[in-house]
Amino acid sequence: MESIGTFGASPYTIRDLHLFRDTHEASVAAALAPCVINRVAKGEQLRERGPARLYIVLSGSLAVVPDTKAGSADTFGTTVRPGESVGEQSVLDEAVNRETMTALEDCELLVIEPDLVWRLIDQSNGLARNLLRLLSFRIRAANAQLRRRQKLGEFYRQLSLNDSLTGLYNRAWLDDALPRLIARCREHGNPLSIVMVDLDHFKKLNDTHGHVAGDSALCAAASVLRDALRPTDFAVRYGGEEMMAILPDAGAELALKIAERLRQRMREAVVFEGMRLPLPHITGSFGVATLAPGLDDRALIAAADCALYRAKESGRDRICTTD
Ligand SMILES: Nc1nc2c(ncn2[C@@H]2O[C@H](COP(=O)(O)OP(=O)(O)OP(=O)(O)O)[C@@H](O)[C@H]2O)c(=O)[nH]1
Repeated sequence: MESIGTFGASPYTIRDLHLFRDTHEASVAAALAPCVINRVAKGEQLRERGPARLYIVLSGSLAVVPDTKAGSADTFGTTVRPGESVGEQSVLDEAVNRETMTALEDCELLVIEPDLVWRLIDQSNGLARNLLRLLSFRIRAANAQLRRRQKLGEFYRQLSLNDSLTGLYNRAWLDDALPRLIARCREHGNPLSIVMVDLDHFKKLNDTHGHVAGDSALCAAASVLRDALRPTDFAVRYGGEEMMAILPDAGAELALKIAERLRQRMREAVVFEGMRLPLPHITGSFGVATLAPGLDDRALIAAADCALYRAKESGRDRICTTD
């Protein structure tokens, strides 16, 4: 960066500077006349030393990236073009300007020291109004960006908690949610049951009809769970062909009824491979466990798994409970 003269000796006029629109040109021009103009080569970074200063781009353009360490909402930054300014906020709150400013092409920058900015604000209502408008615009833009990021963050959070094939909740969701659901039921003295489901002879289905057909069968089983449960229940893909229904407020008797409903509907589900021929019907084996004193989420799952194992052992397409 090199100094190439002053504003007063340059061909630029007050009308070229957005911040000074509708101000008293002659007095502003006189005040800005001694201000230095710096030339910044393409790719060069501006480094602030000492108190923050106001820069106005006279020619070229500047990429401004906020301080990412400060948790700024806008890490992509903005491009500052001729007539536009940068650094006004740091001047106003007397903070060090931590933005990274890089010349996107050869630039000429007008540098205004903070003392002069304050003096001009005192003198000119027009400048104060323009500054307020600019800051208000920046706040709105930052808020809009923040909202976009929050939405995006929520979208990715949802994505990370759902199984991409079936759309059911995944294991990560379960690990987080089940302990909390258990705690809530305990707090209110309500029961909670889980039903573990494992599709029968699924390897054979895959081997005979292919993995695409296997995937369709998994989606059909997931739909059975989703459609048969109450809105307050949860359906989870626990692992490969293993799924789980979480039934808050359901005791052992009700859970058994729900498991029976799921078993029936699983048998009735029609699986299509790519909308062509229907595949053989699927069945599932079910293990039901109900929360008991001293059981945590892991122990509850282990109990349901144990019951499921017995359902498999005793012939599949059936339900076993923990007792
Ligand atoms: N198509 C498909 N297959 C999967 C997926 N995840 C797991 N599998 C398959 O599921 C099959 C599970 O096989 P096994 O654990 O032997 O169980 P099974 O054949 O269902 O036998 P039983 O459970 O004893 O009735 C394996 O062949 C896995 O490859 C998946 O996302 N898509």
